[in-house]
Amino acid sequence: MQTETIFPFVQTWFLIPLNILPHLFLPVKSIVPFKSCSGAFNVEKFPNPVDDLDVFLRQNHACCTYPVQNLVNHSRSIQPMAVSGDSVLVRSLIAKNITRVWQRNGFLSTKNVTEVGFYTVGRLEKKGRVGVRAALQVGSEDVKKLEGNFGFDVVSEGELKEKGFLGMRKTKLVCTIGPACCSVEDLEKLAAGGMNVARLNMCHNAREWHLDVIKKIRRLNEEKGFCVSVMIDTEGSQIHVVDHGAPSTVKAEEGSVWLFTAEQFDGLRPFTVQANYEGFSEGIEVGDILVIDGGMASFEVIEKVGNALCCKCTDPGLFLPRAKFSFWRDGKLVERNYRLPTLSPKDWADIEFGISEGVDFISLSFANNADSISELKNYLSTKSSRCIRVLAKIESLESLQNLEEIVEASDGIMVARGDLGVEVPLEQIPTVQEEITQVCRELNKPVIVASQLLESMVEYPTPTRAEVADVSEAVRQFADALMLSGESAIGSYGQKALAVLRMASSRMELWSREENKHILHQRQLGVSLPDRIAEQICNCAVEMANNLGVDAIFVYTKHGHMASLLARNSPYPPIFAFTNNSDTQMALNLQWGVFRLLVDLSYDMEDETPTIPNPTAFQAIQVKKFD
Ligand SMILES: Nc1ncnc2c1ncn2[C@@H]1O[C@H](COP(=O)(O)OP(=O)(O)O)[C@@H](O)[C@H]1O
Ligand SMILES: C=C(OP(=O)(O)O)C(=O)O
Repeated sequence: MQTETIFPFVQTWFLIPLNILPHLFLPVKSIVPFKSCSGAFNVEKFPNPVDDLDVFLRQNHACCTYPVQNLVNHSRSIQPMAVSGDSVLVRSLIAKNITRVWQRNGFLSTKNVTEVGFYTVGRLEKKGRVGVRAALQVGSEDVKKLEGNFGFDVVSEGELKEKGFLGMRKTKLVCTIGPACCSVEDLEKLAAGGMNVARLNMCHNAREWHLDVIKKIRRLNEEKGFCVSVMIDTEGSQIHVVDHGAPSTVKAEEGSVWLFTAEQFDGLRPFTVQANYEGFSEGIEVGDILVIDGGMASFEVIEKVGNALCCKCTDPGLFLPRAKFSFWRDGKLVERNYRLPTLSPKDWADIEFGISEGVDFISLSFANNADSISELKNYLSTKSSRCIRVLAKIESLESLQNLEEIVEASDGIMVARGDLGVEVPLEQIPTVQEEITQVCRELNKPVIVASQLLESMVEYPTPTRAEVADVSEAVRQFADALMLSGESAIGSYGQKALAVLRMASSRMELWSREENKHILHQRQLGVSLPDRIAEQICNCAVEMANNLGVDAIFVYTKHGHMASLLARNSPYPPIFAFTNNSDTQMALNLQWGVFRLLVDLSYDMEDETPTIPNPTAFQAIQVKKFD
């Protein structure tokens, strides 16, 4: 048993049918001292408890809504869900036996509450019923005492204090870590600047280097109160330039003739480009157009010499290290199945590394179908006791064709616009991004919009206006997260770039809220009744929270599912997700609008009364752990 320190003033029980747990949320109305709602509500006296409870709540400045599920036997058993109005801080109630709830807890009354803080919940279970109890934290002084207990990270806490509930940024931020930001000092600045997830691209640098970064991040989390998750990104199997005949970036001039070959040789050969895969020219014909990196430069194939291609530059431009190829015929991509495995032996070794270092996410490059994701997820479930989330990178035409199955199989998606732009005409990228984001929203998976968001900031201290517009559009589409690549990894202005993302996303979130969008009509995902109920509860909760202008939604979640069902409705207030699972805590770092807090949980139904040695001070409540 573990005792947690929490609050005195409010404590209530919510008794709910077992089958709808862990589906519970608590919407909160803010601040101010709340009125005492004394008086008992006796079910026996009311012919229709559901309606009468509603009246009761309204009379007491609370209001009530009902999830759609079976209101079995109205005379004794009701399942309403209530949220407070002006003067009652919170009312969330789903009761199996209303008399008992009332007798035991009554309505809450309190005198000295002047500031809102958090509820914490302990889930209690006995004899087929499950209860949740909540206690209110008050006063900014008490926030300090929360830190250790709840794992509420310093950045979210600072944001809450500075901007209040509604000012908290919902869009999560991912930074690619590279040589420009790998010192402890730089990582700390990024963490303090709002980095939620640190991405390590295993294409670059040695494993020891990555390990060093992971250790630094873990230390910052432990010692400085951050909560930054770690993601490794696999290299994947992709056809690209190994060497382009010059020491670094090289310019291809119009009319110059180049040989593209898979032949391996030492040293540099001018005008000779070495590809990493010998089948790179299979199916390619004279007259086809070879495009470098989605348009950096173009060549026409003028001759085939065995596997090699002799090409004339038709559109001059730059060759960067590891540039990618695509071939086009009559304005269309020449689709080829290279039959390269999604995960190369190096990728598997990197995954082993990720498992042993306890990373939170693995993003899978060139995840072209659901099988590769399932394979990795199965592997992880046998190899790791932790729940490492697998993200699929959508970066090829094939992955777009299999989008829904990939989204369904994965724990999240990255719109990898860099590589996507190699196979998809650039003018289609905006609509493709919107489509992917929408599918993710519908299927309830977090989505990261990545690459070139603030590309000019690799070199310059301010972004272009167009870049800010691009970032804002991703936020408007309710992308869960935005990602910096070279801007943080190799740029001189990584922290500034992060600040631009932070400000642009906060601004656009506010604008979207003012725009007062209607709740999206979410696709129903659940098949079983409890799953469908859970979805409906979340949809209703968000609608209710928005309509009532509450400050926060509290959700009680073990695996993050309920939090994500709320998040996909993009509520105006932030979602505070209480979980007892540290993997869930770290995974929620990619979930739009969710702020996670770690709590202990209890099954003990009788353990309902907190010890309140001094009701005016910060108090304690006992919360027992789950088994
Ligand atoms: N760990 C690293 N070590 C060295 N350079 C890195 C590292 N990670 C990223 N970079 C640099 O930052 C750039 C952007 O990184 P990334 O987002 O991984 O995109 P990509 O590899 O597709 O270019 C890379 O081109 C590379 O130059
Ligand atoms: C994020 C991407 O992947 P990578 O950085 O691995 O090329 C991308 O292609 O946009």
